[in-house]
Amino acid sequence: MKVKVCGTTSVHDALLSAEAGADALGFIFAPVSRRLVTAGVAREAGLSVGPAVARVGVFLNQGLDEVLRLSEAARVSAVQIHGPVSSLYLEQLAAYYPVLRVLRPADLAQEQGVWRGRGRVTLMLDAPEPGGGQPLDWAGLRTQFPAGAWLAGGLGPQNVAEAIRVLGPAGVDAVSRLEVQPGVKNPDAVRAFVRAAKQAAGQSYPQ
Ligand SMILES: O=C(O)c1ccccc1N[C@@H]1O[C@H](COP(=O)(O)O)[C@@H](O)[C@H]1O
Repeated sequence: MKVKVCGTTSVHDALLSAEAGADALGFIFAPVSRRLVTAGVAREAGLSVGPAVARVGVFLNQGLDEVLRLSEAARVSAVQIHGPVSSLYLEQLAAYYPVLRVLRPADLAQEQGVWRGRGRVTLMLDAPEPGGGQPLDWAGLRTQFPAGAWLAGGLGPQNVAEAIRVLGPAGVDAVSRLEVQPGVKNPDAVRAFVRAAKQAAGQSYPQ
């Protein structure tokens, strides 16, 4: 199971998350976000942690040209796509990068069948307001949670183990419960989040 720490806006926080044992760092390029980062800073932060840590560019309602331009400039290794997009858009993007396709539970029935079994697109379930810190109803999702999907939405050190126990996601992702303020990480929360997630999944983590 993979652990992603999202909303990285500095080299300092990239190193913090990597040293805590995160498998992936998220860089948010959606202009509406309070965690917006430039491609230049994301590139520098990504280089600072080395190739073993995935660097994920996060986008919301942005055109294909913009996503590809920023991803190339930031040298990300994968992209995360929020908001309504067409199948063609995702297919074209998946030719360049592994894609985390973010869906709300309400979209699941309609969209998940389209992407099941397509190797370069992985589903992630998130709350309707990305970055809002609102957990999903894990018990209610149990029967529909797609095998191999990731989980986000209000995860933090206190609840991630329970979410993993209930849904068994292939990856977990969090941002707002790991911050002292938007865009600035809380070191204790980051370390505790990675530790709790890895422990719940029976994996080792840095001491
Ligand atoms: O966090 C944001 O500002 C954001 C903006 C636009 C798209 C995605 C964003 N964040 C993503 O939100 C989820 C979970 O956030 P939280 O833990 O509930 O606060 C996560 O996937 C982030 O990548």
